[in-house]
Amino acid sequence: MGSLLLPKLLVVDFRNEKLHPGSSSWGSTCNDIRLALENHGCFIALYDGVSSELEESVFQAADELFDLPTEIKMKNIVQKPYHGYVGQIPFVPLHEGLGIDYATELEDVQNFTNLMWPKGNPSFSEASMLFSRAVAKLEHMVIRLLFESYGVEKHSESHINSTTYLLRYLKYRAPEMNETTMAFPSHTDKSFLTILHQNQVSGLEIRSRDDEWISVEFPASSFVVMAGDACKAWSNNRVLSPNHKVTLDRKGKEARYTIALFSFLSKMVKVPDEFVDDEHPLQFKPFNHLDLLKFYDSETGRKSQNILQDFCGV
Ligand SMILES: O=C(O)CCC(=O)C(=O)O
Ligand SMILES: [Fe+2]
Repeated sequence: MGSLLLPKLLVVDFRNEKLHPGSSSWGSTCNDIRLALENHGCFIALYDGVSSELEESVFQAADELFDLPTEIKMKNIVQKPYHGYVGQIPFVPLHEGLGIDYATELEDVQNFTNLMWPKGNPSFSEASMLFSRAVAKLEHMVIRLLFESYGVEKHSESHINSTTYLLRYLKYRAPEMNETTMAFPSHTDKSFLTILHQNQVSGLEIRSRDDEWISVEFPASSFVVMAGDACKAWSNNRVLSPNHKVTLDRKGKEARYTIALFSFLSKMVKVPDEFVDDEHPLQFKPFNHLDLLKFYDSETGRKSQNILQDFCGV
């Protein structure tokens, strides 16, 4: 059995490399993943491509990063919107985040590390890059499964070859008495896919198609795979890019850490011809992925209630 349907979110077992094209569970998992992404916009992946040692190193790396003085962290300035340092925001007081663009590339990771630690921090670079590469492998597998499920597998290799990865270290400190428990406001991701890994502190909630908020409990060594707006557009509106938010427990004492890998396309995001017919007219024009982020960063984009429709709707 490759997957089982829990009452709320689908859990897919990617462990032991059991799941590969041609394996007995591949076909059924294709189907399950498509349904999960269409119905909830996300599922939980059990994945052992990140060893327990690497997991420990990456959370250690997160601790070291957030312990740096704010003025150092603020040097994480990236031209692309929402890629660099976020923090010190009065209405989101619990949250802080930093981002490494092209996180599967050694040189880009080292540049980030040298900015934060001018004397170097090789263990930080190594943990960040190995984690990004391992999670990117999971992303590739999800892309292959999803594309095959829609019968567009011929596009999966060129898609994977045009994907870049943003690694974000995210921290939510425990709320103090009388402080808000809203740690990250409701939003949809602008990525193609997002893969989240958290420490032992839960808090992620996802809004289902029928507007029910689902609290996500990640089992140990699990990852949440979530569709972003670019995937929704690519699928001609079949996949849901769910609204989600982070709410912390008022009584919680520990900080929540999330390590998130966001995938972006360096080629145009375009609905495959296979998705368009008389019953399913084209809903979105092809677009440059970075332009979607820029639009979201504009006043019109931020106010939009339906960002894809307003940005690239036919
Ligand atoms: O911390 C989390 O679980 C969610 C983070 C998130 O939604 C984001 O960074 O876009
Ligand atoms: Fe998000």
